Amino acid sequence: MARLAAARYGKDNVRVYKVHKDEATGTQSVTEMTVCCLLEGQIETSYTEADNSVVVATDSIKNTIYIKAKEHPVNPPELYAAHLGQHFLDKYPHINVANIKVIVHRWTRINIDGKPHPHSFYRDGNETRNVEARVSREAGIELKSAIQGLQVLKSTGSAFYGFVRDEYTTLGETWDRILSTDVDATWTWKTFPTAAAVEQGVERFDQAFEAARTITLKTFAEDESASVQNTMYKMCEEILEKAAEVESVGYSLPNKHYFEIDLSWHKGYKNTGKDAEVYAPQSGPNGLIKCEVARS
Ligand SMILES: O=c1[nH]c(=O)c2[nH]c(=O)[nH]c2[nH]1
Repeated sequence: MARLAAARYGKDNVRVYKVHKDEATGTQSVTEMTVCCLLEGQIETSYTEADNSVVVATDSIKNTIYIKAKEHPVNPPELYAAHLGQHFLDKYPHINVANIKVIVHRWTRINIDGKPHPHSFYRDGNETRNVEARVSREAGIELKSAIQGLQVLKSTGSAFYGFVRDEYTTLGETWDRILSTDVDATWTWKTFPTAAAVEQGVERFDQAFEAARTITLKTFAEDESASVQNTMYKMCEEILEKAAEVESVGYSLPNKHYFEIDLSWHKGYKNTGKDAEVYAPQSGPNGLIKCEVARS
């Protein structure tokens, strides 16, 4: 005998663009997002008995993503995700949970001759601002906000020594190395009872995003890093300090290695230790260091 242990369905990779036209100043602002919306509820019979009467078509889910982007602000993405998720619970009594993921892509305003251009933008990196909302009848609105794909490198100010040395160890200790990673930082909010509660004090989301981004970059740059582990922990601590309604902060950081190259075979060139200038960036394998820090 088999049974349906878990099920969710919906539309993924829905690309949405929204423009805000400020008629008074003639300035336009744009947001581009990729949205995923997966529903849970009393939908078992669609899987087990070919009963489509419980299925809100994924095509209709896609349409709803557009309609809610028209009806509501899409900024901050936490608010849009909450409204979108809440809609499915309000509209369909047999749907109990809406899982929404919003990925916001960067369009940064172009400066021309030192002045912000009213309607032209450029992609200044693949970094995204992400939100995952789980909107449920039972538990309210659980929100996770994130920065993903922020690529950083420091050419000094990072060490790694004192680690376990045994018969498996070949890595040398270093007091000066290159440190590079793609930042994936996630902060989890206290649970909100309704979309209206998300809307109240909505500035908290942009403030937390700016704080998380600034703290990540500042700590990365300024910390005399003893390890990826220790530097990321400092970032988490500081974000928790700045964002009162955030319950926990986590990072997942690849350690993107840059290997020294011994060039002494060529005319005795010195290119290791303090003389290292030319390195070999590695595609893999890479370290992967993760943590989640909560309030004690
Ligand atoms: O910051 C680091 N943490 C590690 O756990 C580790 N392991 C390793 O080989 N290099 C590094 N660097």
